[in-house]
Amino acid sequence: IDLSVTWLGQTMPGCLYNASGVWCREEDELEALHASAAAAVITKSATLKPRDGNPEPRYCRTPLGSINSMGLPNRGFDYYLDYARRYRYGSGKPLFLSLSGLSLDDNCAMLRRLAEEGLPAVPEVNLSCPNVPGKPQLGYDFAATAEALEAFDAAYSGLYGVKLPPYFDPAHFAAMAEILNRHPRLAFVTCINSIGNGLVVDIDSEAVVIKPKDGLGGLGGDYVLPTALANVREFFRLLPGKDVVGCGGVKSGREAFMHILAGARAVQVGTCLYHEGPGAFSRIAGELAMLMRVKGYRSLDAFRGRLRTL
Ligand SMILES: CC(C)(C)CCc1c(C(=O)O)[nH]c(=O)[nH]c1=O
Repeated sequence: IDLSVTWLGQTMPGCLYNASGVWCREEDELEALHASAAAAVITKSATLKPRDGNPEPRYCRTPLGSINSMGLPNRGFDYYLDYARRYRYGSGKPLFLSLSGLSLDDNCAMLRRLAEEGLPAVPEVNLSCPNVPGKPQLGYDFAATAEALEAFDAAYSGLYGVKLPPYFDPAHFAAMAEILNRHPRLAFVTCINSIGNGLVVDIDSEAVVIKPKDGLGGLGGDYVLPTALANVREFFRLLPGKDVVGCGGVKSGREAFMHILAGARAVQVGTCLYHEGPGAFSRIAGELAMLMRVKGYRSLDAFRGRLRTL
């Protein structure tokens, strides 16, 4: 059973890695991911300067997944760039740097700095990054997204990707695809980020469960699987020549299989990794391999994007 994935001009040994934000803020976490069965590593979204993030509690696990309003706590771009300078690319496990600047200028400054270094690390720009206060997140502001991608192309001459928020309307899928397809070096999109601004209520305390934003936070886990699969499948269809990375609701080989069937080139694990730790990757990979064996598939190419309609 071959779980390897060839994309971005390289072959990684498997198809599973972490979702940005989970188990990846500190160097020891990143090293634990690299030492695990994860096939790649992505860093916590970086801002130009370090950030403490929001007051706690800012993450909460629920029976169906998670809610978070972390507020972009991270060590700052230089910390992750330094890690990228020392990373062992020879392992065959790609390193992705997630960027979530607080402004378009910050994102472009980080992209330019990364380009100057000439490192193999690949940027994944987080389009859920904050926009002008009072306006929706960048990924929900199509004009701002179009402008940003033009600036990213000017700032960075290599291949890059974007992390997309979930979309829920066919017109939005079409509008985003039309913009994304203007950018040949935009090599991949990662679908999806958490479903924004959910509210989890604790009926015993009759209170919200996280402190920031009066309890509003991004949802992950079982809550988001159908939306994640829809975004993967729609962008797989709408972005010919680009790769789609699946993210959302993966907790076993079953959901990983679904994402790949929907078109995912590779698959990220978030909420499940937060609670199980890096051992999740060998478990999920084993379950995926077993599923493929039972179904008679010897590689991911044998079923990627082959989701049947009725
Ligand atoms: C939500 C933002 C703080 C604007 C970006 C960082 C981020 C966070 C976070 O740091 O709160 N959580 C998520 O689930 N997704 C994200 O992209």
